[in-house]
Amino acid sequence: WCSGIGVGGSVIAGGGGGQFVCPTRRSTGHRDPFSTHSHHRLHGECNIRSRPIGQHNDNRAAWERTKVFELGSKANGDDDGGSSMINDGGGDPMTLAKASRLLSTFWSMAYPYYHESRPGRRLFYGMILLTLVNSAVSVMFSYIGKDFWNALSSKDAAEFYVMMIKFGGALIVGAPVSVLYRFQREQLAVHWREWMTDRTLQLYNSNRVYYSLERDIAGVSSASGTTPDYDSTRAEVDGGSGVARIDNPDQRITEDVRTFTAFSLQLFITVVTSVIDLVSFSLILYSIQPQLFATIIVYAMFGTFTTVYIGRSLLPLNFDKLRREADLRYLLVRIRENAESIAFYGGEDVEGKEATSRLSRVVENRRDINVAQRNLEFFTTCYQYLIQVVPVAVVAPQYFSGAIQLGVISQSNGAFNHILSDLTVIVNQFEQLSSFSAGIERLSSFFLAMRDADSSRSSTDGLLALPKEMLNDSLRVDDDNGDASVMLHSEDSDVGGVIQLNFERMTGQNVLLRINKLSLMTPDRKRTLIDNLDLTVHEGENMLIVGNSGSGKSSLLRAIAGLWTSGSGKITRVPDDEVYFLPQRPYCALGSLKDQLLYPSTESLSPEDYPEGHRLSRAHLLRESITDQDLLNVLEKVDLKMLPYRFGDGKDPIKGLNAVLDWGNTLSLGEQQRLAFGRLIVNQPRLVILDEATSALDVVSEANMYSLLKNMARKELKRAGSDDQPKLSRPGMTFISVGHRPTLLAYHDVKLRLSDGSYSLESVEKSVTIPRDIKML
Ligand SMILES: Nc1ncnc2c1ncn2[C@@H]1O[C@H](COP(=O)(O)OP(=O)(O)OP(=O)(O)O)[C@@H](O)[C@H]1O
Repeated sequence: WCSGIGVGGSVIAGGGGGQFVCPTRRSTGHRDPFSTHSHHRLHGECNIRSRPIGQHNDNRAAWERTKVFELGSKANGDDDGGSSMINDGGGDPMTLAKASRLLSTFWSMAYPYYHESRPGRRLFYGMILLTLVNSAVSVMFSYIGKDFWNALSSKDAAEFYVMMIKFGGALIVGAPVSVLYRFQREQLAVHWREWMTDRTLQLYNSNRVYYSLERDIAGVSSASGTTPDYDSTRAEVDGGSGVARIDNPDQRITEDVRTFTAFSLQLFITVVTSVIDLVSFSLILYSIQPQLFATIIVYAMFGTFTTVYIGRSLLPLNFDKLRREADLRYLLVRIRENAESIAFYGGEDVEGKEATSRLSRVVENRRDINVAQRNLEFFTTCYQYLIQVVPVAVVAPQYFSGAIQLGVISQSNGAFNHILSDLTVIVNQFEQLSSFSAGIERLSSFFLAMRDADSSRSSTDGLLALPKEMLNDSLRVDDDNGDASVMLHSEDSDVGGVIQLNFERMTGQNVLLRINKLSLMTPDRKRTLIDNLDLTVHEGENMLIVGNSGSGKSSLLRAIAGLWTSGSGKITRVPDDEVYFLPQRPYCALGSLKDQLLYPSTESLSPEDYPEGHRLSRAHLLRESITDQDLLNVLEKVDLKMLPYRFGDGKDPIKGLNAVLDWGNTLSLGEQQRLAFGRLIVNQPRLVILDEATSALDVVSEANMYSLLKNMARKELKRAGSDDQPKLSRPGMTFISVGHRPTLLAYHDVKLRLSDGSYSLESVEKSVTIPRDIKML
């Protein structure tokens, strides 16, 4: 307590020598550069090892200002999953040019929040105010402490008790300020994280950026076992697709964003409080002990340079750390996702071997970090202990000669520590700063790659700027005539080898899809799959695409969907809300059986469901008119009538409809494919594109599903917010299928055959009919 009183606000923040409960540390558990194990994270308790006798509590205050909440300690040595601001980005030495590039990158990622979010600005201003008040409280305690010690050393009992009362009063004011200041800071950190994560998710989901990035991950990971990073200056770009390779986007969206916001805030506070402290305590120190200035400057410079020198090997090690951990985690996720296949193959030994080898890469890195840390700590620990005696030693002769009192020593010691901690932020936070710069690069490379992968954004757009169509809601919105034409890629991009995809309602033309001079290449541009294809699909004219395996059938569908863009030519089709793709692998979303049928529409979708500032990227249709009974009828049509009974209580099918299960691992492949046909009935598109969507069905079920498509009366869906009456229904949906089975021919009118880049288009003879005697084997 006695040492605490001498240093102002720190008595509130920490307590002396571990004797007090440490309110601020209980919830966070941070690295304490002043404890004897400064590089270890202290979890959930005020776990301060015994300090050198007389260690001034101002160190605690300094630590409070420079500590890294929830993350700083993760820069080194922690194993609990943590900060990804440690990863890659290269271990190049920090040059002035690099520092200014980092600063501008940091700004372009941090500024949009404060610019766009009003609550964010309010929280920020509140925090600044509380930071200033908190610093004032700190100075106030410094003066009270001085008088307290003076009263004690001069044995002035009356003055001593007056100071006790003053201290009590200051505590009543200072404690709430200190608590509220930290509370405000955490509130801002949470809000910023929420905003930035939501923005990142929007950018990730817009224009299927997640697909472009994922495709590249797959290629790279399988080839090398590791995942090269993207850097704006040395991008590893996928052979011509123009999209950079990004490892572990999931981790960047969760951990990197969290760390970025929390660390930025912490750094900002450190700088602000350091400047305030520097000014206020410099004045104090100058007024009482000017000669301590010289000592401070020499001491701080010595500490900074030595730490940078000894710790330089930590940078590249930290860059590697998280990637290695992510590689290990990624393998384990893959094993979980493919558990059944691996179990059938009996591949656990191979997977286990790979996991062990990835683990050993992690361990090797951690060992190197431990050694580098140990070397650094030899110095930092001595340095931190010395802080306790250096200022006292400088002024001790004056004290012994009687020129100054004990209170002056206490106050000058406090001021010395304040100023020193301000000047040596880099000493206390060396690893965190280096990690943070790596983290900025890691996050910005992700934003850059997302921007590159998004065809509607240009290279001059801000890193966090939403695509224009999200801002003005122009995409996929009808004009007055019910027609909309949106070009996904600009005209001139055609010259650079990009397929031009246009959306048109084409209501008057009886056309659903038109392909002109399409040449389609694989994303790596190494192979031309289709050359110079011209075709038109009219309403009611069903087309079957056939060809040898690998001839490019699915790839053509990908191009029609807009997923693959390498090549040239033009595809014009009805907009997304009139087309439904059934992929080869059925996808079961998280949620209830009902959600599976409604996918990708949701029961209710409102902007209130999203964080402030979120913009909906697509005009989702609300299926308000569909009742639970309608959905049960749909299940009956696709021969899944029993499903809601099986997964409910056995009596009430509605309960089964709302059952939430891991449907992908529960339903058989054939059941999932029939469920996908159920989605078609619910969504009622004009054009259906099926990629071997009946491959797991027997021929009878296949016949049932196709008959369903042919006979299904199409109702024009009522658009959300529109009072128009539904338009006239038209019999049947038009479908384009890819498949190998001869039985499929009977349901189609035209056959497109692909082979070695060329194609042929022919009508299916009328004589081809569905065999009457289809039986199951
Ligand atoms: N990301 C990719 N990068 C490079 N080549 C690819 C990529 N994806 C697929 N390919 C290649 O493109 C070719 C066409 O693939 P596609 O899936 O269109 O074949 P398909 O005709 O549908 O075959 P199947 O009948 O076996 O399903 C294949 O040779 C495949 O290896």
